[in-house]
Amino acid sequence: MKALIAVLPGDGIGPEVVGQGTRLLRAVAERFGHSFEMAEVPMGGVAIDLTGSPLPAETLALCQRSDAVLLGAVGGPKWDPPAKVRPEQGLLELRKALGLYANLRPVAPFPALYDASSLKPEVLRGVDLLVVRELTGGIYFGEKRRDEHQAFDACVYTVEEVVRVVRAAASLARTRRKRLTSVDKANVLETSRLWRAVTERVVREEFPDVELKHLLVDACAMHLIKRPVDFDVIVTENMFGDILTDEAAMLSGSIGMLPSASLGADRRGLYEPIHGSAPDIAGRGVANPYGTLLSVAMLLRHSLGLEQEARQVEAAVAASIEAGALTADLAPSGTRPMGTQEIGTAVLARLGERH
Ligand SMILES: NC(=O)C1=CN([C@@H]2O[C@H](COP(=O)(O)OP(=O)(O)OC[C@H]3O[C@@H](n4cnc5c(N)ncnc54)[C@H](O)[C@@H]3O)[C@@H](O)[C@H]2O)C=CC1
Ligand SMILES: CC(C)CC(=O)C(=O)O
Ligand SMILES: [Mg+2]
Repeated sequence: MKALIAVLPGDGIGPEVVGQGTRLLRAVAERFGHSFEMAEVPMGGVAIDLTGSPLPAETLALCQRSDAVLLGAVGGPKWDPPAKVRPEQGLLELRKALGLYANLRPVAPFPALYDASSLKPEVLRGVDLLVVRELTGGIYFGEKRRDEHQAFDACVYTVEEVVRVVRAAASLARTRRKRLTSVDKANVLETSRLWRAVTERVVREEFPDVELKHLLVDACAMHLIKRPVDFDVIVTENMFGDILTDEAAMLSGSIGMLPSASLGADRRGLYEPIHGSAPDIAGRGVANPYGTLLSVAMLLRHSLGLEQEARQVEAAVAASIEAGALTADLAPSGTRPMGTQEIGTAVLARLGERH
């Protein structure tokens, strides 16, 4: 098949991990007979430096006419406050402009990495959960104000915004173990009370075969560590999903492991690891690229409809991890950690093998 893929490396370790992602996409195209055109454009801090805007018009236009977007990460100390324009704002605008309201973040720890997690193997065994994070509403997108005395961030959700993400999450639960946990703070927040009521109604009326439970976000943070195997699909609002998935990443041993797919009404999606630009390790070639490589698998599956190729990528990643191809964030002490590029090579070597 032919596809146009917009590539937005961004800042910090973004270019390092995305470099392995595009290498993998080229290998998939070659081995499985596809034609992927990849167009790289500036986004985030590098785009501010080049154009004054974190999301230049040409970058957005390319994303809008692409079949999929692959992104690294944006941000870094160079653009931290008091800078007026922030790289992260460009990412929020991109998600909004593309209508990507459902952010899928799967967490399925690899057995070979149980030792890299601080949790016990018996807690991790069998964990396979999916967080569906609402991505274009809530406090990140509400009105913001600040003067010398106070600051204000509004959290707003409409019924329609809740309905569409709950439908997406419940539909996904249907393809899995049919268990949905909705996470909110309905004991305190009005937006959460709306969220809970709408979720109840949508699931009861449209997904009677899906079992729905509600959890308060603080308790959910605890249960994710105590009994992660009990979760199937979690649906939650923007900020709660952002925070809970950084926590859940530690089940897999490192934040560098988790991929994500941001989806909307059509097939075009944005794919990125869940981590940030990691300025503390940027430029050293040591960043873990697995979250990006697994995001490539999600891109192949959700935007290009290439399920077999997606599985091949996931199998190649699993085989590499099994063989001990690990970066410094995961490698056991006393073993030599591999660099970002070496991991990419290890995965390519296993692509297309019978697994
Ligand atoms: N989607 C995006 O573009 C995101 C951007 N950010 C931005 O990134 C910048 C740094 O944010 P932090 O809070 O430090 O979060 P971060 O996720 O960049 O880093 C947190 C810690 O995890 C480590 N880490 C992250 N990714 C890794 C990888 N692939 N391999 C090995 N170690 C990895 C880092 O070295 C650091 O110690 C900030 O400007 C923030 O706004 C943060 C989260 C998401
Ligand atoms: C700009 C931020 C909301 C990025 C982030 O932390 C995320 O999407 O995980
Ligand atoms: Mg985050």
